[in-house]
Amino acid sequence: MLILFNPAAGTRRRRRLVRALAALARAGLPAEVAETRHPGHATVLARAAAAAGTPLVVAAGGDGTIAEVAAGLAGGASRLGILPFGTANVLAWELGLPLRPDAAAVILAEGRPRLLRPGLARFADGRERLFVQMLGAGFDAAVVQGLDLGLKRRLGRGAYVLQALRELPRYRHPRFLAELDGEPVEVAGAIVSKGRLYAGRHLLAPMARPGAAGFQVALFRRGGALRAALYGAALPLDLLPRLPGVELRPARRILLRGEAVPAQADGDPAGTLPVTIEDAPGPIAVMLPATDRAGLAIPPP
Ligand SMILES: Nc1ncnc2c1ncn2[C@@H]1O[C@H](COP(=O)(O)OP(=O)(O)OP(=O)(O)O)[C@@H](O)[C@H]1O
Repeated sequence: MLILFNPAAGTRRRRRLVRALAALARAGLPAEVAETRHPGHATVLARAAAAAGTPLVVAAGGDGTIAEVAAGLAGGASRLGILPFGTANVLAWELGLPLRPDAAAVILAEGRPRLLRPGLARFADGRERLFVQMLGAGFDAAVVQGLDLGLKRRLGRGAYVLQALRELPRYRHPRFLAELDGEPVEVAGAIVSKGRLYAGRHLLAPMARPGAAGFQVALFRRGGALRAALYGAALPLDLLPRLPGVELRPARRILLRGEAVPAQADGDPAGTLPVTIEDAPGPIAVMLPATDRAGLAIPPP
């Protein structure tokens, strides 16, 4: 087993790593640890580990780290493990993974592989980016892009709230086009989601399933600071999907296009529109608790 540890993710991550390693040692599972040195490094390390036949490659970090490791494992036989040491850890909540490091380590030792279906975003400049939970365009991406990493490290999820308040008066809420399987809709924001949850464990897309093909797309038909504030207040109450002006639609292929509209993928900055989103070419086997609550398929033997 190789653990790819992102030293820039989440808070108290080194303490969490020590606890996870101790739990793995107790379970009799030897683990090698490699630290990521820069964004994208986890993909390079994971690809090399998969090529060398490492059976389990573990992302120790948040959703961004998991996505990078998954990108490196795509198409290979290695399984993905998760030690959720990030800030929001949306995928861990989605999949019912424990956040306690020792409990998460036990899943690596005793869990079962299940098939996760990531999304793949293709940008106009040729960049491709795999994502495991969601890709957002509009106000939420402006918040992610403006976030100071030091602040995120100190305040954790509170940093997103603070940054949203800063962004409210200055973001211009440009409208853009979301084409869902060829059908255009004008929106002020869109979140293309693989899972039900958003920004931690808050409900965004109740019909989404991370093991299924396709996406649920949350469309924000109207923009403006007041409306963005209302959506932000509704999110922790799990009321966002029910608010007027918020529509949820299923789609397999999504094109988002507009002028200077920011994008974020799995909570990390992802440039600007246009972007085309489809399922990644193949599923990835991820280690989950033996009693999987997310309903993911079992990989073929
Ligand atoms: N050594 C490094 N220095 C700076 N950034 C790094 C380093 N290694 C990886 N990264 C980048 O850090 C980004 C943030 O990590 P990640 O998303 O895992 O943590 P997080 O944002 O704290 O958690 P979450 O996404 O769950 O809120 C990753 O997208 C990755 O590209």
